[in-house]
Amino acid sequence: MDKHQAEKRLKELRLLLEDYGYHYYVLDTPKVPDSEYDRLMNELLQLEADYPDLVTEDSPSVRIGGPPAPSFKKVAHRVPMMSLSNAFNEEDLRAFDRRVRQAVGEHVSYVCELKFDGLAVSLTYENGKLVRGATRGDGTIGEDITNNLRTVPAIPLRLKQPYSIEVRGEAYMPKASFERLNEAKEQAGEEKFANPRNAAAGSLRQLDPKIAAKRNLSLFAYSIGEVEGKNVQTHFDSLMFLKELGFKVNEEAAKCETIEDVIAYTEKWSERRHELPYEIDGVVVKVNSLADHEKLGFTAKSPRWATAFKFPAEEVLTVLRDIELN
Ligand SMILES: NC(=O)c1c(N)nc(OC2CCCC2)nc1O[C@@H]1CCC[C@@H]1O
Repeated sequence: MDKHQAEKRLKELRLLLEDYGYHYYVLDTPKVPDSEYDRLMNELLQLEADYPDLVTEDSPSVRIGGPPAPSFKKVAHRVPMMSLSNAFNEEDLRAFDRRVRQAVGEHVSYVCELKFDGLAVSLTYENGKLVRGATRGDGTIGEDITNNLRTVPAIPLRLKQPYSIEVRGEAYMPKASFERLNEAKEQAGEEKFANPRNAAAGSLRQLDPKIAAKRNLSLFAYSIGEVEGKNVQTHFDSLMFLKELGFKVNEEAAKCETIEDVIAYTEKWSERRHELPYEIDGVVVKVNSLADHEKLGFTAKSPRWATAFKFPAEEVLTVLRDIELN
């Protein structure tokens, strides 16, 4: 095959692998068998090896990871990545609702999202191309982990529409991947990870993208830091927009018209969290109207328009269950 034919075939392969990867890792609905995906990826890798100058930054081959970085550069977040105030019980949620209604009036509605227990990251796209990925760090300064995040299949290398946008999400390791990783660590006599959050953070905050690529990480997008040329009125519309762009957005995000609905949502998922293939440590409650976000503003650390309802830690529940049983 000559270079011109190779360039044409590489373009075809990139589009095929991008589409198959999107269906497999974002929609969880595989379009082709793994063997077909692997065959096409191997053909792409072979052609890129034969014609190195034809490799592009958004080529699916970056998913397998390039050479290790000597160190992580620091990154300043243009829009700070805030933390969340906590609510531990129904009374705390009602107090949050009262404060919100005092500031913005009685007609306020919420969005509830599962609180994924992973590593908060920021993804920057210019004209639809992923140009930078960073950890949250202290909310103002994070670490540039772009090459590690490029290996996460659920993170689009190219958006479905060419927006310049900064997106926040939680990188996480599914429970099954965590169990398999710790089994392999045990076999190798290596120290195991304590929980999937540490495993995800440990996988992304090490310097070798080839290691990150093997850790079966994923990401749920949950917020827009800033975007050019797009106006959305509500947080729920932001989530739908992120989904349109090709991000994995959690299906359990729900509009809650009243705090009663919010409390019901927290009770439902406190019971059912063990059914999920990923760990959550609570529910994030956000005022839906973005105009109300403006009115409510921020404290020094966190938005007044959101709070995190925390589930009691699992081990506490286990002890309580033991006491009840004995
Ligand atoms: N962990 C999560 O699932 C989650 C979420 N679903 N939604 C948000 O919304 C941001 C936007 C405004 C302030 C918090 N944050 C989340 O996690 C954050 C990352 C850093 C502190 C919180 O854990």
